[in-house]
Amino acid sequence: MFHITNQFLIIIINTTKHNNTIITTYTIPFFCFLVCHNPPYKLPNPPQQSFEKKKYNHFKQHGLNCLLPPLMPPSIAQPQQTQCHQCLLLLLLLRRLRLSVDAIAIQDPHPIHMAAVRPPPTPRRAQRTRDRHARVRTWGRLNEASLRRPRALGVHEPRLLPGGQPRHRPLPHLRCPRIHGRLLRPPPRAQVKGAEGPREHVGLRRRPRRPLLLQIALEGDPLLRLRQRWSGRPIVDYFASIPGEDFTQMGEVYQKYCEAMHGVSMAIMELLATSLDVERKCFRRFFEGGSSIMRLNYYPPCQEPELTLGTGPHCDPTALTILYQDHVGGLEVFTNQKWHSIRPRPDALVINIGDTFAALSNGRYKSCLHRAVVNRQSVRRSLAFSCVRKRTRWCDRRRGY
Ligand SMILES: O=C(O)CCC(=O)C(=O)O
Ligand SMILES: [Fe+2]
Repeated sequence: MFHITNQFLIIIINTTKHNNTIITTYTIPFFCFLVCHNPPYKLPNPPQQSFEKKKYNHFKQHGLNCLLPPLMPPSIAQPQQTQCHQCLLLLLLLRRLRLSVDAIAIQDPHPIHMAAVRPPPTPRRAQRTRDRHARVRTWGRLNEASLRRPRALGVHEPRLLPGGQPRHRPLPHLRCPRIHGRLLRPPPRAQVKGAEGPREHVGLRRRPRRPLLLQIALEGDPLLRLRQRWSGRPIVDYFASIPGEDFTQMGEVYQKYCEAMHGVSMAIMELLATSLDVERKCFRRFFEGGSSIMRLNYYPPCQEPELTLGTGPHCDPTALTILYQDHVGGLEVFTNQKWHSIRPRPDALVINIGDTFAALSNGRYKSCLHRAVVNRQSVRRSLAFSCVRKRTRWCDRRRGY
């Protein structure tokens, strides 16, 4: 019988670095999603190439074989890392969070079973969590209603009192793109007829297929705000200070990549503004001081791809995503009631409009429903860089994101 267990371990670490002269504090939340997948699922054959082989043996020995190998854009040379970044990263992250790991059961072939145990929350923290959940629930309902009405550019959203009660006061921009993300997706049952696609979407709700991927996301403001406040290369500093000096080179690559993608996304914002007949720099200004998210996706091969999805059908909640996929292929987009594969091209980036931009453009641009599928033979990797709106102090303080 097909049986799956699925556990998420979400790790957020906060770190500060003190410069010699300026004492600054910076926090990059670092999310690590481990999705365990438990059908009989085999490791690929040991690779022939020696560097890969070494890593393979290391992973096998440590049982952490699905963790992320270094993922580099092809145009940038891959640093010669011989140690296992992933084991190290994971353990560092866990230690940093003071999470005690309940169990890491290692099997061959894996999966990893891992349960992270937090100390019981203090009454104050528990209350805060309850408040947050209440707010999010209320938000969901309110947004659902408000999305039915057409809105002008510059979206207004209701403000909530701490207990989750709405205070009907419009705010100048989006507060909660994730919730928008959920609501702006096509209603799952409306499209069930025929194509595989809608069934997939419904399927996601009933969960016949579980996602299989390891994703590490770097989220923060790597480019602008910090450039002024820190050494100017926050991602490098981050890698060097948290996983350690050995990871500086890896950080350099991600730093360069993020900077390049930030430039591309701002240029696209200008084009989008022009196409919408609004002032050319208006979206650039809106997003320029904001955050970016960089996701490194790693999809292991799976012996039963028909039972698994790499990333389930979703619309990105962010404004714009610039995706670079390797040669393997697996990205699919849902249009005309069908899933269409997006053929990978080494010289092309895939640009997705996300829910935030769909809302900002008052629906003139639609966010795109997409997913990533896995295959039997090859590992697949992709890099997704997303633009997120500026965060206000209000958001940071009250909502924690
Ligand atoms: O890996 C892919 O091709 C898609 C990834 C994706 O959709 C995402 O990270 O949001
Ligand atoms: Fe996506």
